[in-house]
Amino acid sequence: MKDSCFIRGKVPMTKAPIRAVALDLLELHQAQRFLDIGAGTGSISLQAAQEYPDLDVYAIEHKEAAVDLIKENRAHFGLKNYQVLLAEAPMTEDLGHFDAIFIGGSGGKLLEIIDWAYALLNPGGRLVLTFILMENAHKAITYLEAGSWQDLEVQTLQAATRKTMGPGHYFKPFNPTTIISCKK
Ligand SMILES: C[S@@+](CC[C@H](N)C(=O)[O-])C[C@H]1O[C@@H](n2cnc3c(N)ncnc32)[C@H](O)[C@@H]1O
Repeated sequence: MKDSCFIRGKVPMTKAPIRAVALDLLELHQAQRFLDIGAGTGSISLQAAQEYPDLDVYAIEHKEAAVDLIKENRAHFGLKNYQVLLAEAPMTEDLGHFDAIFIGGSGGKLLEIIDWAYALLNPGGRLVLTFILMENAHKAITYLEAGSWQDLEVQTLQAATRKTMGPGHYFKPFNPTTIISCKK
């Protein structure tokens, strides 16, 4: 899905090429319930809800303005399989179990949220995380490697999009993003 399909606010959004890889790694074709933690604009989970109408999608975001934007987009796309919670992760409420979880933001609670994701995932469930900051990516990799996670894979994606400059064109790069995936 193009970034321009979404109603955009001031919240930073995971760009289309990164979303495509992250959604692929989540293996949602075999999932029934998906959770997007630190959902931001909701672009990852909104796209998932559109592409998989039978998937039950949940998004958690602690900023009210971002949740409002997600709700606007949910209405814009007419999604019936999408719930958004204004909450701080990790949460104490029982959300049930999930087959796939994406962590797009953790606000200093990365390790607690990874532990929470492990508790929430069904056996074999997929976890995908994306990072701009190398330090946070390294912290996650070290922690996941030391844990009981399987099939850990790490990749860096650098995409660029063509823009015009005067009579010519150039490629404007997105931030290089580290994408981590593993399964319970
Ligand atoms: C980089 S943005 C996520 C971008 C998102 N994937 C998208 O495509 O729009 C990170 C988001 O995580 C949220 N966040 C950070 N820590 C959080 C926490 N502990 N609980 C809930 N939301 C959190 C931030 O408010 C921010 O909106």
